[in-house]
Amino acid sequence: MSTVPQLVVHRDKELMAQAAAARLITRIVDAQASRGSASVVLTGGRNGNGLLSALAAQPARDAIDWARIDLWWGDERFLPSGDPERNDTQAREALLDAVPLDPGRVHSMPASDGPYEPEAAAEAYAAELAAASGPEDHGLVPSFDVLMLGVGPDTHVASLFPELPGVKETERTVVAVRGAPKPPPTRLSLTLPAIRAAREVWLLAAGEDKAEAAEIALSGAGEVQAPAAGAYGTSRTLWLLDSAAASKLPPALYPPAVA
Ligand SMILES: O=C(O)[C@H](O)[C@@H](O)[C@H](O)[C@H](O)COP(=O)(O)O
Repeated sequence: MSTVPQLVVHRDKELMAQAAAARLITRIVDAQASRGSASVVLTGGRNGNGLLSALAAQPARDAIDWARIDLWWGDERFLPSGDPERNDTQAREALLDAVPLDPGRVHSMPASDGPYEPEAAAEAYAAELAAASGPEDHGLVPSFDVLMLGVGPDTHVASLFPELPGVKETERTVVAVRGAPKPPPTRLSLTLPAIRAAREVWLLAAGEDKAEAAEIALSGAGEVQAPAAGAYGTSRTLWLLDSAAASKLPPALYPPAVA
């Protein structure tokens, strides 16, 4: 079931990062209060890391019980462990190394210097997701509380790029991506079926370079041509934009006030 996207537009990307970080803190605290733990999927990229850095700087971050949260990734650059270009490396620098997480609940995607080739690495991560999926979940991945996705200028999300095989995958939950137009060329990515298992999907788009992508994805494009259009949650789909990224949205979509 697709959920109609909700839009929140902030003045600029700094405010968007701050406000999204505050929103994430509240969402995690609520999940932990109601179910004893939380499950969040992180995204790479400037907007995703900007949110993590903003969260690290917010005193309210300590309202989160960091020992009771599972962290996953929506995609990863298939590089050696610790490589500065890996999404998990950047997330650790932005936030994760500063909070008392349970290392066993931080689920990095396999690295290229591990035992797997990309396709086997995707299968291994899919197995890890399946092992974490409980009876209350509806498939092969946990019902993530929040799954965050940066939006690329070409409307890609995670490492699902327009017209490439990954966005067309309907069965597997994790795929290897070769020949990605955004370097590095070899990546691992959740697929749309896995993304859609999340309770809430948050799409982050800030900057003028995302204006066309937001307009295309929110104006009825198909998911193969515009992967961001196919990213939605079971209970909520939320686009978090700044004014620049929202500047080309059709008036009917543009929220009445800039938050
Ligand atoms: O591995 C990656 O590069 C990201 O996961 C990717 O999906 C990113 O989120 C978008 O490309 C947006 O990136 P920016 O926020 O830097 O524009």
